[in-house]
Amino acid sequence: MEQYTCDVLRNFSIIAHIDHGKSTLADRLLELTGTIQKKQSGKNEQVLDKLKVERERGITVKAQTASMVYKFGGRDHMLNLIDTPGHVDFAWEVSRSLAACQGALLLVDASQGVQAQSISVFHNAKERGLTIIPVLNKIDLPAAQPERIAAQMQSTFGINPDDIIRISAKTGQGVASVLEAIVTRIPPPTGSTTTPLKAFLFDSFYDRYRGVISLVNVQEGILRKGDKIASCHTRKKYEVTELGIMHPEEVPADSLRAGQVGYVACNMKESSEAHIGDTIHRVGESVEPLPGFQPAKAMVFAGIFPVDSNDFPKLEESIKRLTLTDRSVTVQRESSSALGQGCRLGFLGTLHMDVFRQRLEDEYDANIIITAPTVPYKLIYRDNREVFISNPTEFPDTSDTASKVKEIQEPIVKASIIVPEEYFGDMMELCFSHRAENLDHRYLDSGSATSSRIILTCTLPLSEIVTNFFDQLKSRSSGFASFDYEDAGYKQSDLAKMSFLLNSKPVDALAIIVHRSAQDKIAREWVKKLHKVIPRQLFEVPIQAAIGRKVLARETLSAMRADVTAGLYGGHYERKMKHLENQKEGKRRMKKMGTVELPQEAFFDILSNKKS
Ligand SMILES: Nc1nc2c(ncn2[C@@H]2O[C@H](COP(=O)(O)OP(=O)(O)OP(=O)(O)O)[C@@H](O)[C@H]2O)c(=O)[nH]1
Repeated sequence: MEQYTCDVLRNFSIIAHIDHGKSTLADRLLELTGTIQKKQSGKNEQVLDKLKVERERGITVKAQTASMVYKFGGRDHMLNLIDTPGHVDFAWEVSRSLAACQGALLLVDASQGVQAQSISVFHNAKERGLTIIPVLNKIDLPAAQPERIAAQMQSTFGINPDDIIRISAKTGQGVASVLEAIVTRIPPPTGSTTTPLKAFLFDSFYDRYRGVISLVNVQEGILRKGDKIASCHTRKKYEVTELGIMHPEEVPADSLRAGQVGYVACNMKESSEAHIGDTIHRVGESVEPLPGFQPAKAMVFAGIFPVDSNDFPKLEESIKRLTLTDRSVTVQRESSSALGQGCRLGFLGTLHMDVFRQRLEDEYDANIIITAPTVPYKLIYRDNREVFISNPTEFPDTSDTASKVKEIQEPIVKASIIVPEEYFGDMMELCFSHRAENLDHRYLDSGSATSSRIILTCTLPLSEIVTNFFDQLKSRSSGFASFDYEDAGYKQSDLAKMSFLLNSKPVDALAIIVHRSAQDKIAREWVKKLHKVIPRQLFEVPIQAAIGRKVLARETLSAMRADVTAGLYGGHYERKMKHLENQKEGKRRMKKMGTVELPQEAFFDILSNKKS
């Protein structure tokens, strides 16, 4: 590692809109530098997408890092690639990876052009003062329009079209120039090996045997095996048991020097100890911490319950294990009279939630019911106390003045949507139906012969986009619209808790928070859905939706006949017994909601329906 002094190091990321080819380009770079073998099968198996769900869904979830050696100008250079995830839920991971880089490859699909996230990642990198290398990918596609998209990049980002490298990450065409540009255009890191150690922790992962492995960028000094180190944030002390580079698997080394990027194992037990943005220093040396980051903020919450309530201990253990590898999930125990014991989990967004659920099911074989997602609402009380509520069951009845709630606020996001002109009307409608405000738009590439694209910006309540906004956006634009959003704080809102009652008893797991303007519609829709899903009982059951004491909608479930053996007259004793036995078995799986009995599966149906 000693030969790799700052002047031959380059730390960079690939930033792009989802699916524009980051992982494919990363694979080509690793192949071209001989870091990994070229695949014989010709299959595009992305090396950096390690998780099974990532492969299945074709999206990168967790940032991965790899070092490669590239000979240029007669000298070996070490290029450290920090792969970034592509979905908007993981914007936080993108931003933390960028802090360890001096440059970024801005990858744009030559057939799709600049998309919503191309813009946000560009600004993110620009704000951090990174050198940006513009790259047009997929020029092999028949639908590629490199000239037009280059002009678009010029008008959107102020990039000189001559600086844009045109490649096909799939065929490898032009990729060699990318390697050269990394060395010639991106400045090397600065930092001295003689100053006290200062390492920036930008990511971590969990290893079953070695505990938490941190990924660091040594900014000053030298980090060696056996060093006693400490965290500026937690003040905890550790001893380095192993360190090295990601190549792309871990390759042990004796030291990591100023400018270098690598992994450190130091008997850290819990992921929560590896604080992203933390500064690591040597015990006994005091250093000024590097500017850190806000910890990830959970924005979408949902309850997770086992379908069979006896499975709760197993479920809790699986969740615990999974959060060891994904620290951005927050966990709290929750119990519901309808669903029993469970956990309330907080996620960065709905995709994050989906990925977590799928991992629970795939890797831990969990059979679960997940409640409708909720965002964290802010309640301001008359004594100016502020309380965040992310579970509808805890939401007070604000129509009751005794609740002492002065104001309710909800999280707002600033959204941008890029869409071909012909879908503009549909998009406006979609935004308005989701309570959009401050709508604005402009043309992205005016004056072109083919149809123009429009960038539409607005503010939207986060709660409106955590359900089916994204699916509707895609279907109403035939898949052409791209969407990105950023946090825009909190805003006062007219919200209320809607409860659903079966035979006059509220079912806690079904409560939701609604905006008053949509309350009647939602109430009617939901009692109808419940009416369809809930099995008939021995007596008539009213199904009601209510806010406070006011019932907004009602359906009635008619009674069914009581005696299952009624039809079996005659002497068939065995048949009779079998029916009674079946009924008993059915009852065992029933949940009693007041006087109403519900199979746990009904919740599964209702709640998976609720999202649609
Ligand atoms: N024709 C063509 N297809 C490409 C090229 N580069 C990538 N692709 C394809 O585009 C799709 C997306 O590529 P990925 O590399 O997974 O994209 P990504 O940006 O890493 O995606 P996320 O990690 O989900 O953000 C895959 O099906 C690739 O095979 C290219 O140069 N030409």
